[in-house]
Amino acid sequence: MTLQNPPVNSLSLDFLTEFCSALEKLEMDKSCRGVILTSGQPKVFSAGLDIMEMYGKSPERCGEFWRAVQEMWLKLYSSNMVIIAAINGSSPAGGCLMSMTCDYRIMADNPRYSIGLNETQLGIVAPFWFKETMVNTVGHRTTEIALQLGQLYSPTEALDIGLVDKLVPEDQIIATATQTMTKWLAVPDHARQITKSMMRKPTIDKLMSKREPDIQNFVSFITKDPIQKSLGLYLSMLKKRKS
Ligand SMILES: CCCCC/C=C\CCC/C=C/CC(=O)SCCNC(=O)CCNC(=O)[C@H](O)C(C)(C)COP(=O)(O)OP(=O)(O)OC[C@H]1O[C@@H](n2cnc3c(N)ncnc32)[C@H](O)[C@@H]1OP(=O)(O)O
Repeated sequence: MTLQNPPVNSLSLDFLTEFCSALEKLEMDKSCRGVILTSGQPKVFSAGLDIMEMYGKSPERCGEFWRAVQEMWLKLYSSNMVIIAAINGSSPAGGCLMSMTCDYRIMADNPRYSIGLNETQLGIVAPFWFKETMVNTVGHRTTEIALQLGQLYSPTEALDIGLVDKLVPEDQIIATATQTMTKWLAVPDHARQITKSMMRKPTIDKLMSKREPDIQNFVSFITKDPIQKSLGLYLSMLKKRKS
């Protein structure tokens, strides 16, 4: 699957809806046992959640958006398929979350790229299921530091902490992902799928049992004046940086 939402593959409501529907089709296709997730945009895997979906929007619209974010995470994290992230660009916040739901992460070895959960840098807070996905990936202590600082890691740093599994030159990323997929698909599906579910079920069940309160929590948090102000400042910083 190639992410195509120019310019930076930000995760808008429409894009998330389309992504989930495409993933569901693959999940139901018995001939499809694995997916390589990559970006069709230069330099960026995904810029994370579309900030415009969280800025100046009605509570109803924010709730609809958050349900779609939850759905994307649930579909990816609980997929029966082998999902390999071929991270061919920067992957902050929601982009990092998306990468962490995959079974294996291969990143382009380009020091200009970065990956991490940088929410606190925007004045917002990564919710419990973002946090738990990271704990399940890199451990508790590393997550505590990463989340409080809103740390973005270079590919080499990300490899050091286990946030990605392998670095390769960018032009070898799909070939490496394909070789890796062959190895993963050599394991009998049922045994691998049960094992994956055993590892991830507690985190998935926790969000499933708290979906509505999590949406309420997001809406009440994101629509608060100081949070809207922080997002507004961050957006103007992004635009200024460009000029
Ligand atoms: C107590 C419990 C509370 C619970 C609270 C619950 C929930 C709150 C948490 C919500 C979680 C949010 C997670 C997120 O994903 S937030 C999004 C974070 N994303 C970022 O910080 C990334 C920002 N972008 C960048 O750093 C860069 O754009 C880049 C990805 C590195 C790419 O750089 P470059 O190639 O140089 O591109 P530009 O910077 O010039 O961007 C082009 C264009 O795109 C706009 N843009 C970039 N990112 C986003 C985005 N995430 N959303 C919307 N728009 C984005 C950027 O402003 C440029 O626009 P213009 O061309 O119009 O200037």
